[in-house]
Amino acid sequence: MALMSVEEAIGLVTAEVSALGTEDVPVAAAAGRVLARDLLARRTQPPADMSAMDGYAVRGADIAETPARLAVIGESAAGRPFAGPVGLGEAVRIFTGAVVPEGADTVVIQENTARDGAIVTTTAPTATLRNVRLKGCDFTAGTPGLVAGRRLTGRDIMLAAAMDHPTLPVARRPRVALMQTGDELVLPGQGTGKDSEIVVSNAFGLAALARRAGAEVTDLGLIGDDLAAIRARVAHALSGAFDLVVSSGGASVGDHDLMGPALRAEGVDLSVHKIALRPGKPLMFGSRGGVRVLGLPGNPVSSHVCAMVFLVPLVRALQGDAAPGPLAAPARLAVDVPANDARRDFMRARLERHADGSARVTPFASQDSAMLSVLAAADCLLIRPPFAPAGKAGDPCEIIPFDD
Ligand SMILES: Nc1nc2c(c(=O)[nH]1)N[C@H]1C(S)=C(S)[C@@H](COP(=O)(O)OP(=O)(O)OC[C@H]3O[C@@H](n4cnc5c(N)ncnc54)[C@H](O)[C@@H]3O)O[C@H]1N2
Ligand code: MOO
Repeated sequence: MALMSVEEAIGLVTAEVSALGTEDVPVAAAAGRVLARDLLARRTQPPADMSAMDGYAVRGADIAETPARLAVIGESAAGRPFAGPVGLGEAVRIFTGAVVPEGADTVVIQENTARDGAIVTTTAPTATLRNVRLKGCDFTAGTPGLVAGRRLTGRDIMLAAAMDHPTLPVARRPRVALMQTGDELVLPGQGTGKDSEIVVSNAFGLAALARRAGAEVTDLGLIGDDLAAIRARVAHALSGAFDLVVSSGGASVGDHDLMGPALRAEGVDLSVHKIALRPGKPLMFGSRGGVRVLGLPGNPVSSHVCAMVFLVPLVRALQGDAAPGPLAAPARLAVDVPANDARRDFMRARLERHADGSARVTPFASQDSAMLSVLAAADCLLIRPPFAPAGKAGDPCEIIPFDD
């Protein structure tokens, strides 16, 4: 079987994928969710010309000369505006966030004034319009503040709230089911101490990645290498309660690699690929009805790297995310690296800040696809493209940072 490129495989997995549906959530709960519709401002901000400082609201022309003596005729505080206009030779005591009264166009900060009873005298010049936030300088009613497909940050929901949205329309969370196969697998703390046992790890990482990408995750547990048992669990996973079924293990070509046969037997239109990627060559992808199925390799590091490359973008695409990733970032090599072969390499690596400010990346000496101690110690994946020539320390490169 010819190797499929990583780009082609990502295209295959995310092709014709769109958001599953929309729900309204309180703005306070919307960070991390994907915005389903463009969000228009429901008000103008600031709603009027507002003072940016504590001081005196004046007519700029009145204070062209310093000192200028003005009669203080009232006060404008945040939430308690001054009712009347400011006339020639007059000033209004004003505080930060207060409406600038009609007639005034400038705020003199109190540090640049001297107050004597009802008279205020300027002690330094202030340019006209200084210290005033003009009406609508942030946003105006009816203009789009946030665009559909955006994964909302804490900063975005601040803007949404200020635009007067108590709830936000977001993509519903994809419901993801996880399955792990292998006769050797036992849950943490539940082994009998036999050397042939392996304590499961994959689903913990897959669940963490999928949840961070916005999914609602259900772990359907361990399944032995038994076709009937795998088929029964697959049938349950495909029964309509989930949008995406993710398996780990049994994806390769061994006699006990039964996930593919079980998925096919349950009517999944499945394609099995060898991807030009390391770690994690075997990958299965298919669907039955509206339910998608992603079969990841069993080796723990491979399952995690493949999840970063395929599962996370798929979960994001299922929410209409305009940038489903995976998103690479620029860095520089901290050490020399050898030429690469045909498989795109995602090397477990560590980042350090170089004296010149650039991020310098060092791959770990061991890149075994079963070594979780190395995966946990890494803080990024160094991407080595297919057939990349040998690289020298200082050469530009690309990484995918771990953001969890
Ligand atoms: N003749 C060939 N053999 C293999 C090939 C190949 O192309 N030809 N590919 C290798 C590659 S690459 C990988 S990756 C593995 C993937 O195989 P499977 O997806 O079938 O995975 P398993 O055989 O079930 O398990 C592999 C390994 O990982 C451990 N494992 C499995 N599930 C879990 C889990 N949930 N938590 C922790 N560890 C798990 C399992 O015990 C095995 O040690 O195939 C190669 N072979
Ligand atoms: O997919 Mo494998 O990770 O090269 O062991």
